[in-house]
Amino acid sequence: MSSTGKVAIVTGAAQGLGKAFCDILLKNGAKVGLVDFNSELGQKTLAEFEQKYGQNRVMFVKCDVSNSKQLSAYKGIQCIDLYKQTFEAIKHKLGGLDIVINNAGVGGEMEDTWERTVDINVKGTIKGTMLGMELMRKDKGGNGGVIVNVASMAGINPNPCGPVYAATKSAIIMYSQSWSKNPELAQNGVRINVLAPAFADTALVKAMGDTNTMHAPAIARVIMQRVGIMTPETVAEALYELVDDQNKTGAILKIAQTTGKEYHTY
Ligand SMILES: NC(=O)C1=CN([C@@H]2O[C@H](COP(=O)(O)OP(=O)(O)OC[C@H]3O[C@@H](n4cnc5c(N)ncnc54)[C@H](O)[C@@H]3O)[C@@H](O)[C@H]2O)C=CC1
Ligand SMILES: CCC(=O)/C=C/C=C\C[C@@H](O)/C=C/C=C/C=C\[C@@H](O)CCCC(=O)O
Repeated sequence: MSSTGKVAIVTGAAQGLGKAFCDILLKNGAKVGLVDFNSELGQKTLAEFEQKYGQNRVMFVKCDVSNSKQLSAYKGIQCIDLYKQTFEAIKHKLGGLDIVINNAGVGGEMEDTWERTVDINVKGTIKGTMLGMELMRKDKGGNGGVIVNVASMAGINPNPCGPVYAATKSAIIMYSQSWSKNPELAQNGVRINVLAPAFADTALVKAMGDTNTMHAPAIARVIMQRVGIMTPETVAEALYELVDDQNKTGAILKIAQTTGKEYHTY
């Protein structure tokens, strides 16, 4: 099925899996709002997509999903919610909101980085889900839609290289599953699914030899050899299945190079 005329938001869209998710959504006719805190890379990716798909179907907004409340000097010092403003601006400019992909995520396990991992992966995804529900629920003036939260196989299987990372991804899975069991969400036309990929060829994985990012990278390399490394495009096809299949809510789709796609059940 096509997503022609639908409007999507993808966080962490400047590179890697997020960029591939934007591409498959654009290829299938959607308009896409790219969100990323890396402004330079975000603008570069935006220019690529404008060239490929035209200027009116894509926009970029700089936003750090872990830092929604920021002080603004506009009209006196006040706290503004930049994350909320970002989603609202995209809905306004692209003419609606139907698809939210909460993808922004990082690794970082050390004393000075683990809290950032929790803030971005957990708080960023929860807040993105809340905003998606707020703007898409029929009882709040929306037209319904779908949220896909990007977890990881590391949120299902124990991950000796990244206990904090694994905990954040488990949190994403159970947060999303819990919402999917609330009939209120379906009654208001919103589906919520989880994508749980194994390794894909992105900057996150390339940085894995860095012991500032993870524990025991040698173990990760052994697991990686066993499960293989996917292209971002392969992962994007799985993502699109969760977006496109109107019957899918509460689904957890695992995908790995060696084992392919499999729906996980508890
Ligand atoms: N690459 C892999 O093997 C796998 C990745 N994942 C998950 O997929 C998601 C994307 O990962 P990759 O594309 O591999 O990573 P990546 O590092 O290539 O890209 C992540 C993007 O998110 C952006 N980002 C990071 N923190 C942000 C923040 N606070 N606010 C806004 N943007 C932010 C970065 O600027 C970057 O553009 C992450 O949630 C990751 O945990 C899950 C399973 C496997
Ligand atoms: C600190 C960050 C971190 O721990 C690793 C990040 C690297 C890649 C992204 C991550 O989301 C990928 C995880 C892939 C896991 C794949 C499979 C395992 O869960 C299988 C475990 C069972 C086995 O030992 O084969």
